Amino acid sequence: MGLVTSTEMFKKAYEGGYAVGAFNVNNMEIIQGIVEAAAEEQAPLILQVSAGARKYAHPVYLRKLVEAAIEVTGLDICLHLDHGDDFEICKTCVDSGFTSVMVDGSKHPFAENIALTKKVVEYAHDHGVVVEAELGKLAGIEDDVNVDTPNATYTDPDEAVEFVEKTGCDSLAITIGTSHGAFKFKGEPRLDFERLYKISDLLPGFPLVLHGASSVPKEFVDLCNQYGGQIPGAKGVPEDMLRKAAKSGVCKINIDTDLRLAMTASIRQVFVENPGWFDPRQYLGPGRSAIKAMVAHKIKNVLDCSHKR
Ligand SMILES: O=C(CO)COP(=O)(O)O
Ligand SMILES: O=C[C@H](O)COP(=O)(O)O
Ligand SMILES: [Zn+2]
Ligand SMILES: [Zn+2]
Repeated sequence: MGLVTSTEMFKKAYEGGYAVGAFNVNNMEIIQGIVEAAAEEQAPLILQVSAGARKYAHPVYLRKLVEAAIEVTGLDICLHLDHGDDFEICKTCVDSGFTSVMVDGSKHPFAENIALTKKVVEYAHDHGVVVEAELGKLAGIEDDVNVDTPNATYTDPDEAVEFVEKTGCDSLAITIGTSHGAFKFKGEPRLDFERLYKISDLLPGFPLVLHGASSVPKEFVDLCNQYGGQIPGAKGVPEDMLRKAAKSGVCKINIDTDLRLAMTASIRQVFVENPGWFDPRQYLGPGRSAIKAMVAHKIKNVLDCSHKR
């Protein structure tokens, strides 16, 4: 048990046609909810820390909490930097014990993305740390994305091959129609599976990553709205599309929004139903349980990685 890289996890996932969940963590209750589910399901696990999470909780708290989670559950956990913007943030995370970093150079021109990623790969590999890179721009969230012409921002299969060869990255986040947050599609959900198949055919055995892969389940959106929330029109990636992607080289599926929805829905409900309560444990406890149930559902029904650790 301990902090591990994702290398073995991805190898087994690729061969088994399933995916490993990468869940964003921001505080103790979120970490506890996720690891309790992963321990019960004996699932492989990636916990990821964004720049926003580092700012909110301080990276040392988050790393120590993940170490505590390993000690308590006996799990192997990959501790991953989510969307590292530049070399410095990646280096800081490598130096402080992360086992995986993402260098997100997707906002840069192709050659600059290659140069930045290669530099991070060289440093990380020297320190036994693996690197996820990104090619293509996720609609709606990344800089300079024109959502009206999505194809211009989707990952080009031939460029993906050149990028992987030139950078030596260990996994690649691709763009096929997913996006971050709770409002992913205006009309019917659609992913460019032909593009995914082309990329995975050209990169056999190579782990691909899907960002923006929350499903935004209607029941949790409705629950939020029922208890005073206002998130009309929220829509995510249907679960069957994620299961299909996991069979075609997608080994890591990123989930943050669905944890936020589950935790917020349960806390809203507690507040409305118990106006006299003011002990944070009375609402953070149910929030943690909601995270646990959501992660268990993902492991069993979406990622298909139960008992795969
Ligand atoms: O990709 C993500 C984190 O990097 C999270 O995506 P969601 O917003 O769909 O949960
Ligand atoms: O990449 C997006 C993740 O959901 C992290 O979000 P955040 O930057 O608000 O922590
Ligand atoms: Zn990106
Ligand atoms: Zn992301």
